[in-house]
Amino acid sequence: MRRDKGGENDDENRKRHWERSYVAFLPNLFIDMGCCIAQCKADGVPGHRRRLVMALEPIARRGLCLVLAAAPGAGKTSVSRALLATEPALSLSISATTRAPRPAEQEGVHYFFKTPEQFDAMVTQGEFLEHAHFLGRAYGTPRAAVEAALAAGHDVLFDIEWQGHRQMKANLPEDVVGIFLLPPSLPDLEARLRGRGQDSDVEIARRMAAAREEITHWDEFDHIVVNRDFETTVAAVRSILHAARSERRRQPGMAGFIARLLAG
Ligand SMILES: Nc1ncnc2c1ncn2[C@@H]1O[C@H](COP(=O)(O)OP(=O)(O)OP(=O)(O)O)[C@@H](O)[C@H]1O
Ligand SMILES: Nc1nc2c(ncn2[C@@H]2O[C@H](COP(=O)(O)O)[C@@H](O)[C@H]2O)c(=O)[nH]1
Repeated sequence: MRRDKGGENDDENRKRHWERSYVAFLPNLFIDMGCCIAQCKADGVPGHRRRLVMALEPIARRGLCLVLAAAPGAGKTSVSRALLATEPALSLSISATTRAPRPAEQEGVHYFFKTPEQFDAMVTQGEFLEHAHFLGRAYGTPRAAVEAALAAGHDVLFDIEWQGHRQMKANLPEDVVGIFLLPPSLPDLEARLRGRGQDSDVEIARRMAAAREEITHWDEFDHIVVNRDFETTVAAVRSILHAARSERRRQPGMAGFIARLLAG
């Protein structure tokens, strides 16, 4: 079951979000650039060295939301972990859920575990960027950490299902890059769920049914990757991230860099 946010507020939310983000990082960018150049001049740094400092100056960019969705068991968690291990500028959004912790899952590391009452209170207080029900449990993305990361130019990775991706795209259309992972086949998917050894037969049957439903939403995503060979999949996801980072619209500091570049 899906619980949507008020649709008519989406435009206003988006506008406010962008305004807040830019207002937050633009002054810092100009202060940093100004201090750097002024310090070079004050120190009598020769022109060519000053230009080197300017070239090394990071170019301001806005962070992006890399959403990794898939049928349960297709490999979101494993691929996310592998990507995070090699991408220091990428952080994982920690969701809240009413699901019980699995063995070895830790509060605040894998999820924020909530009672249904606590979760509903967070919904009422507008604390979620998106939230949805999956197999009878509630899942949601806390808003504050994501907004702060994006404004600071950091990328955030989301391991969420299709309803969450759809809401994220509605709320942050400029920021979301959606990837859908597919298993090579349904028997492979079931074998992966069983091989993981974390779910009962009943839970596996429920996840296989949910998988069929999830897969019907494949065409809502920007990128589709079939997770056959694990390393190839991680490489494909990494390439998508790197390409998205270099998109012109995500680099608002590029105009300043070009101006400095052409100024010699
Ligand atoms: N390319 C692959 N080849 C073989 N096994 C894989 C591959 N990718 C992931 N797996 C394995 O499949 C199992 C399920 O993967 P994972 O837990 O990452 O899926 P998930 O999409 O996060 O599932 P869920 O949504 O149910 O939490 C794990 O045991 C994982 O090691
Ligand atoms: N819409 C959201 N979906 C989420 C979120 N966090 C996780 N999920 C998805 O739920 C299912 C089940 O997860 P599991 O940990 O119980 O296996 C899976 O598809 C996750 O991607 C969220 O914040 N929002």
